[in-house]
Amino acid sequence: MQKCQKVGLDSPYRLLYCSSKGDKAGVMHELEKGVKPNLADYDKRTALHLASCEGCTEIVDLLLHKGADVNSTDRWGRTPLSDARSFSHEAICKILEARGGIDPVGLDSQLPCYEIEHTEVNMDEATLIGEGSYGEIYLVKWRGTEVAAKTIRSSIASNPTVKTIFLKELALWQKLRHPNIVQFLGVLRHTDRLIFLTEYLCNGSLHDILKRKGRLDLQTVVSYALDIARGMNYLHQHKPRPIIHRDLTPRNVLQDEAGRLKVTDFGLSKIAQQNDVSGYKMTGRTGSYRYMAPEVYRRESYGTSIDIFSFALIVHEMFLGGPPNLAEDPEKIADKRAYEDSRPPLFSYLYPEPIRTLLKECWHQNPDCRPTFEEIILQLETIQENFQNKKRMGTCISACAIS
Ligand SMILES: Nc1ncnc2c1ncn2[C@@H]1O[C@H](COP(=O)(O)OP(=O)(O)OP(=O)(O)O)[C@@H](O)[C@H]1O
Repeated sequence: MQKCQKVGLDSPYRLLYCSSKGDKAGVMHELEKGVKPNLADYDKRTALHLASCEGCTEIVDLLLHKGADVNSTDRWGRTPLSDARSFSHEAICKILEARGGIDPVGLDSQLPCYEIEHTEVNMDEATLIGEGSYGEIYLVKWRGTEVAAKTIRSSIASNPTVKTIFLKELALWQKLRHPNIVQFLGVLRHTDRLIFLTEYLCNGSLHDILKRKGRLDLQTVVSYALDIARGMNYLHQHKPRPIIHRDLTPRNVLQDEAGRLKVTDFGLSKIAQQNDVSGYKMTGRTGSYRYMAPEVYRRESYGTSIDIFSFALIVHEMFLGGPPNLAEDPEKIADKRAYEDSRPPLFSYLYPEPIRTLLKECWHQNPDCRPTFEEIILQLETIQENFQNKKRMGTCISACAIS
């Protein structure tokens, strides 16, 4: 709670006072005067902490919009989300979570990441297999097994706040186990770099597959879509709270030796948001614009259904063999989707009727009208069954014709 009751008109701490009292005009006035949104008192409590614990939703929105750090920690290690949860301000919790807010002392507190001695992996013998926005990916040997080592750029890992959030995300990832989720193995210890290991998927990403093969047939698309939907359904049904991927793209879907698809890198885009707030610029974000839900582009609050929107675009792309409007600027595409309700074409010769209906539901402008992954799985299973029945019938008819 705010301690200084009498705050002079000229004191910069007036921002804290106004925030705790829900005085929006006062907060605006202070920010316009040039008071920094992350100003903190001697307990390292910021305006966002105070507004969150007092339930001042509008002030929380305003401060975040003006660049307040969603995960600033006070002297006791509490974030604004810790405060909002303590006082059961549900609406504020949702806003903070949507902006990547974490609660290190409450629901999000968990076991630290499983650590692997850096001497167990010889990075000098690593083979480069890819590069993403966070750093490079190498194929390495760990305990006799080929695994993927993800290195995080030092420009990201050297920021202590970002590093803490990264390790939190990894600690959450290590608890997940599902056949359609890439398995996290551990983080390397005693190295000045941030490197973590995951299982290695030898066929690369869905993006690579589409580049190699082009258009996929209905049976393959439905089987791949089911793999992705099952992995995503597991994340969305995570307890106590769903895990939102936030960056579901063909690059974040990998294929194993048996041909099964697995989802990777969920939640890590929170770090990209964190970086935006603290002034870092991530590369590669443009790639994600192609799959971005309208509400994310418009910077509105959002939920699990943003992943359903991205999923629909991935399924669309599998039938087409690559993204539509490849030459168009991805940000422009996202803009048109958000403000003009534009969607990719659904040619009847490429997209069977039940798929067209499913895609239209999944990329609906209104997030509440989109189905859940559980519902999508049921629809895809029906499509798969009908397709297999038709195929069986076809085989039977041609066998009868021959005999
Ligand atoms: N576990 C893995 N096994 C095999 N290949 C991988 C693995 N992880 C990543 N890759 C390869 O490395 C590439 C880059 O991966 P990474 O996840 O860093 O970046 P990205 O998904 O392309 O972009 P972003 O970081 O913006 O999500 C992938 O497209 C894939 O080809």
